[in-house]
This record gives sequence, C-alpha cells and structure tokens, in this order.
Amino acid sequence: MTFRLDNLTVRHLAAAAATPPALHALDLLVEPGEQLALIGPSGAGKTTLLATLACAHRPASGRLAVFGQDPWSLPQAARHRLRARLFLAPQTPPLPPRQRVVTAVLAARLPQWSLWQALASLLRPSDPGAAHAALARFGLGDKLYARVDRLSGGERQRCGLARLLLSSAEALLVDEPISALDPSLARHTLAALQQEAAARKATLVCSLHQVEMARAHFPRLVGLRDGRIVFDAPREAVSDAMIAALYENEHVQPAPFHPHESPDRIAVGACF
Ligand SMILES: Nc1ncnc2c1ncn2[C@@H]1O[C@H](COP(=O)(O)OP(=O)(O)OP(=O)(O)O)[C@@H](O)[C@H]1O
Repeated sequence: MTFRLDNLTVRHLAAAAATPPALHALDLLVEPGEQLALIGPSGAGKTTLLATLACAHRPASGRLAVFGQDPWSLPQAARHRLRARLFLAPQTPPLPPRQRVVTAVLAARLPQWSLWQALASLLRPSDPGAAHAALARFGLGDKLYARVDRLSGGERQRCGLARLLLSSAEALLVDEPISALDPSLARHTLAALQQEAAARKATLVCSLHQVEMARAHFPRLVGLRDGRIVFDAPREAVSDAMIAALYENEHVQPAPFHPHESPDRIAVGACF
C-alpha cells in the first residue's frame, strides 16, 4: 500500500477556528503503481490532500499510513527518509529566480547527495546531461542554461516537472501540472508524467482542473468537494451527471448584465 487514509481530517494551522477542516474524514487506499487523478472545484482540498500525502501537513485526527508507516509517529530523521521516497511537484514550483535551470533541476537530487556534493553542484552542475535529458522530455532542452526568472509560466511549470524525473521517488504527487500549458503541450506533458511513473512503477497522484483530460488519461478518478470525497471510482463508472454534481456551484451568481452600458464602460470596469 502506498497510501492509506482512515477517517483523516486536516486543518490548516492558519485557518480560523470556526472554519471547517480543509479535509474531512477521508478514507482512501492507493496501491503501489496506481495512477489516479484528483478532481474537484477550486477550494475542494486537492492541494491540501497532496501536501498531506507528502507528509507536509500533520492531520488533526484519523490515521495516515505512507508506505505502511505513520509519518507522524516516526522520529524526525525517519520522517525525512520517508519523505525522500515521495516527490511533491507544486503547481508553482519554488525555483530560485536567479538560478540557472540546470542547477534548479539538479537540485532534485539533493536528498541523495552529501552536503559537499550539493555545494559542489551549486558551483559546477554535477550532471548537466541528466538535467538536459529531463528537460528535453518536457520540450525544454534548449533552456538548460537559461535563468529561471526568464522562463515563462508554462516553462517554469515544466522545469518543476523535469526535477521530478531526476528524483528517485516511488510516489509522485503532482499538483495541476498542466494549468499553464496549451492543449497540445498539456497532452504531451501528461503523457511524459504517466510514462515516467509507469516505467519506474511509481504511484502517481495528480490533481487536475481539466476534467476531460483526467477522464481520458487516468484509470481512477477521485472527486473532492468541500474537503470530502464525493466519489472514488474507475473512470468508466464516472458519469457526466457525477461530474456536473461535483462542480455544481450555487455560491457563484451570474453578474447582472446592463445593456445600456457602453462597451467602453464595460471594458474599464473589467480592468478594475
Ligand atoms: N495555508 C492555508 N491556510 C488556511 N487555509 C487554507 C490554506 N491553504 C488552503 N486553505 C483552505 O483549505 C481549503 C482547501 O484548499 P486547497 O488549496 O487544498 O484546495 P484546491 O482544491 O487545491 O483548490 P484550487 O483548485 O483552487 O487550487 C480551502 O478552503 C482553502 O481556503
């Protein structure tokens, strides 16, 4: 078992006491090598769930097992070793802006390196060939020596994913990997991620806003809403009605349209 959640509730430390938990009484089993997509509306808890699986949030109650171990009952050093078996790719990767792409990508190997290897790689990239190969898988081979702050949003996102290829993680936790990509790049990027996970027999949990991509590419879909699992099913069992119910949003009211407003006024209003 890669992940097992029993009645797991997670609260953000910064959230007001009266706020409902970000994740509420979740039960979830994820087997080694499984590929599943997390879908659900904004604020459903997808990012929180990925961070919880990555042992970045301590649950408020319930049980979490990662590779059969409760990370929060382990001594800190053992928890770090457990985390090194996971790779969390955030939606916006925290890449140092003035760093070269090659250095930023090779930093994925930090958990495998000694302090001296890490310092030496900062001065002279230790394995630029591996960084280039990883970048090339995401169509970024020509950016090896570019500065991170000169990349576009989509290029930064793919640079973050190239780091994943250099890690030795057994579970890949990926948060909205295609949110800044055009449709063709999005398909290519998802395929590269899924091929990598399959090749190393790693578990892949991926949050996506592109529901049709999730349905087309992932064998299992977990629908989250308001911090609860609404469905957890093979894609063939997920109907259009289930998707519509997941995203039904009674909180958003359509803005009133005033036909007497001139296009200029509408444009100015839209800017501010
Ligand atoms: N750092 C934080 N402190 C307090 N509350 C937070 C924090 N991060 C997220 N939340 C709250 O937790 C809930 C779940 O947020 P989360 O980011 O996990 O949702 P999400 O499904 O990933 O949303 P999106 O699709 O918009 O990225 C939301 O109500 C959000 O406001």
